[in-house]
Amino acid sequence: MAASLQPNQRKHKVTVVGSGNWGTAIAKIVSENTAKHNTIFEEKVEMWVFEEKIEIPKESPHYNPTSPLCQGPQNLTEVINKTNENVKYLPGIALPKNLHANPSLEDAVRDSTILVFNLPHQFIHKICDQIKGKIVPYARGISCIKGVDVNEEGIHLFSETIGRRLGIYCGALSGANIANEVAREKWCETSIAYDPPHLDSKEPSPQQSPNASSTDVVIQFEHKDTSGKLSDVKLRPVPSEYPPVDHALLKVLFHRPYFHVRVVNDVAGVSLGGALKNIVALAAGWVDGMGWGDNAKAAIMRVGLLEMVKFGERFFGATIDRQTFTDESTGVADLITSCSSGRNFRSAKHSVEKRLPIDEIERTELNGQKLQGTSTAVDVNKFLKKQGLENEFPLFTSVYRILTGTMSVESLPSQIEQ
Ligand SMILES: NC(=O)C1=CN([C@@H]2O[C@H](COP(=O)(O)OP(=O)(O)OC[C@H]3O[C@@H](n4cnc5c(N)ncnc54)[C@H](O)[C@@H]3O)[C@@H](O)[C@H]2O)C=CC1
Ligand SMILES: O=C(CO)COP(=O)(O)O
Repeated sequence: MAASLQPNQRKHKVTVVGSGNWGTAIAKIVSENTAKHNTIFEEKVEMWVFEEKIEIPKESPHYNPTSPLCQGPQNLTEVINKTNENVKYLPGIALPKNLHANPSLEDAVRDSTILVFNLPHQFIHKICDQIKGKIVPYARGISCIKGVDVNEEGIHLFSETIGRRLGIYCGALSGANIANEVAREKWCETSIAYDPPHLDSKEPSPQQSPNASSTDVVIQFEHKDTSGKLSDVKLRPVPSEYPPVDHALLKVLFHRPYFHVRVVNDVAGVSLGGALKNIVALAAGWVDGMGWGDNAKAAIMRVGLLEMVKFGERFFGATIDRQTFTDESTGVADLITSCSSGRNFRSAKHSVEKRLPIDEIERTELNGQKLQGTSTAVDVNKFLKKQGLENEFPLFTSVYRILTGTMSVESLPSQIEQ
């Protein structure tokens, strides 16, 4: 165990905010590790669940017509806590007993020093509003969300949005990680990016205000939005009674024999790899649905990867490392797995095969799971349009146009050759 991971007086409490397909799979991983490393972490992990009523399906091994749990619709949290399974979003996977499903967001995050955000990106603003001021001020976050946050001011990573809204530092986790495979403990890799300002150094770093006290350090996020605006966030150091939250600690929290973690500093690269590949996966699904074969899909992936790197360098150039896209699990590896069997890929493929809008496929085939590629394509297009740069990203632009019905899948090859 690394020197920095000697047990300290206080243990970190971990909460996973979100309990969908990936949210539950990550909560399983984290709970396995808090149980194993219970001198560093509190064993019990809270998982916030967006409460809904569900009926245990008849084909589930938990179905028993005489059980009170099977007498009509039940709260999802109760079903998870009683069966140790998320029968709706991650069926067939036994969850650790130290994982507690909690319908109260405020209660789930209370006193947590490590917050793992893992929910569809469209819900994150509301979640942040709900927990602002209700978390410990020195908490640290990890965002597993794949998407980008576009508003009038410009474009942001969700780790930045979370950090700014909650006044905490937030890193990112992203990789070639189809949740159902990870949950079945099939080996894979992932990338975690974590690069907080050095709060413990005596000299303030260039981003820190020289007048800040050690318990009330003012940092500025390095990424400027397109209007050049930087945000001030009061960031508190993690008290010394806790083991420091650093690369080594994050590896202990997330690494499993079947889930291999590499921790890097490039938060923008890791986040954008996960967000932008979802746009490309839609195009790959359409092409596959047309029956055009693997060569065509490979062409989409090639052009898509180039646009992903170009987008990163153009708008996050100050911090991004282009090698992240090729050397880490985020980027090209995630692109390959997502264009092979991801939900965005499959739904786009089915929409062509069944001649149905992709929203309808999402509604009828995903049992409440959410596509991230469709809204990311719209968000990215909104941003590119504002910059007058749609033509420089022909694949991203084509995906948006196909989604909005102003372009056909048939014209994809000619459009991306331009
Ligand atoms: N599923 C996967 O294989 C992977 C997903 N991701 C990313 O992880 C993030 C989370 O995805 P999943 O866990 O798969 O989610 P999911 O696609 O399973 O989404 C459903 C979740 O949204 C919740 N929800 C529905 N309405 C809500 C509301 N109004 N407010 C808050 N929550 C609501 C549901 O309760 C459920 O937990 C996404 O950004 C996704 O791109 C990343 C890697 C793999
Ligand atoms: O991000 C993923 C795999 O790494 C999953 O992608 P989908 O959301 O398209 O299933």
